[in-house]
Amino acid sequence: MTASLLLSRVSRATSSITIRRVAGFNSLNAQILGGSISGTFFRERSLATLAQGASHFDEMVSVDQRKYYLLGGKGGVGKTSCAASLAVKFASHGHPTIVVSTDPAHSLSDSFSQDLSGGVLKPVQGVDSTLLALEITPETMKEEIKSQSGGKSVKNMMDSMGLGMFAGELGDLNLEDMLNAASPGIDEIAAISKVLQFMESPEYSRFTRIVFDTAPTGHTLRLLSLPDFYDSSISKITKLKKKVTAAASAFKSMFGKKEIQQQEPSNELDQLKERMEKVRNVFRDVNTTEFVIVTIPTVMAINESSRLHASLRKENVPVHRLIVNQLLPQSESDCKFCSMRRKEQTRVLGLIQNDTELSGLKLIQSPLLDAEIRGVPALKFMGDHVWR
Ligand SMILES: Nc1ncnc2c1ncn2[C@@H]1O[C@H](COP(=O)(O)OP(=O)(O)OP(=O)(O)O)[C@@H](O)[C@H]1O
Repeated sequence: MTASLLLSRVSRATSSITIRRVAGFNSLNAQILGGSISGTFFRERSLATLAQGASHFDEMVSVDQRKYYLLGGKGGVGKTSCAASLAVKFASHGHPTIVVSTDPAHSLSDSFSQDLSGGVLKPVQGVDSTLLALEITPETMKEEIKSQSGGKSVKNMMDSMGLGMFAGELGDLNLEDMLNAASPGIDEIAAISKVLQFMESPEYSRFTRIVFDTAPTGHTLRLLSLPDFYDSSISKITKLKKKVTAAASAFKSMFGKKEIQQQEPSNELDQLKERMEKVRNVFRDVNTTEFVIVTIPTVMAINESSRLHASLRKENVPVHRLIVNQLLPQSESDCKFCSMRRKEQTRVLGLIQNDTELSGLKLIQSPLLDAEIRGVPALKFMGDHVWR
C-alpha cells in the first residue's frame, strides 16, 4: 500500500485502532489512530538499507550545561518538525527546554497543534516535562523597546549615548516612527534581543536546552551575521566620535579656547558592543552551540545545503549533523513512481557523500512518514526515529 493511499484512507477513517503494517514499517497514522506512539516505525530491514542514519542523540543529551541547537535549511524541508521533535525529546530526557521560532512565517503552533502565538513563552501542552515555546514577533519586541525607552525621541537617545552632535542631522525623528517603518532586519534584531534575554536573565537560567526553528536559509544567515555587523558599526561610530571630538578640540584651541577633554566612548556603546560580542561568540562556540542542517533528497535542496554549510563555515558556526528528511521507506510492493523516486534519492545520497561541504557531517536519515506531523504524539513518534 502506498503512503498516499494510506493517507487517503486515514482522512476517511475516524476511530480505527488497527495498526496497519505496511510492507516493512509501522505507520504513524496507525500509531496515532491506535492511541499508541511507542511502536517502531521502520522495521530492521528498512533501517539496514538506510545506513548510518543515527543522530548520536546520547551525545546531544548527555551534557548538563546549557546548549543551543539551531535547525535550518531550505523552505519546507521539515525544519519545524525536526526542531519541535528535538525539543520534545530533550524535555522528555529531563532537560528544561525552550523551543523558539525565528521564522516570521511561524509554524510552531501548527506543528504542535496548539496556539503558541503571541510573542510570549507558552508552556507546551501534552508534554509531561518542562517545555516552553515562543514564536518571536517583531511587534512584541517593538512594544518592549517602546516601553523601555519611555517614548524617547532619537535625539534624546543619541544625547544619552554621547552622540548629540549628530542628532541635529536626524531632526526630531521619533523612535516610534523608526520602529514602525518597514525595516529590513527587524526580525533578526528581535531574535537577537531574545537570545540575549535567554543568556542574561536569571529567569531563563534553568533551561538547559534552547532549540531554534530558524527561517529559510538567507534570513538565517543574516541573523547569524547581524551581531558582527552591529559590532563593526559600533566600532565605526566610536572611532568617528573620537575623531570628531579631537577635531573640535583642535579647532577650539586654535582660537584660544580651553581644550576639550578627549572623551572615552560612551558606556552605552561599550555595553551594546559587549552584548553583541556575547551573542556572536555564543553562535560560534563549539561547546554551547550546534547548527543542524535539514534537507530533503533532491538535487536542489542538497545544493542549497552545501552553500549553507559553506556560509556557516565561513562564519565559524559549528555544524556537525545533516538531516536528510522525507526519505521514502523501503517497500516490497513498489509502484513505478516509488521505485523511480527511490532510485533518485539513492543517487542524491551519493551526491552528499561526494560533496566536499557535506560529506564530513553526520548523516541523519529521517523517513517520510505517512501522515502530516502535527501534535505532540506525532512529534514524539518522529523524534524517536530521527533523534536516536
Ligand atoms: N518526515 C516527514 N514525513 C511526513 N511529513 C513531513 C515530514 N517532515 C515534514 N513533514 C511535513 O511537511 C510539512 C512542512 O514541514 P515543516 O513545517 O516542518 O517544514 P519547514 O522546513 O519548517 O517549513 P517552512 O520553511 O515553511 O517553515 C509539514 O506539513 C510537515 O508535517
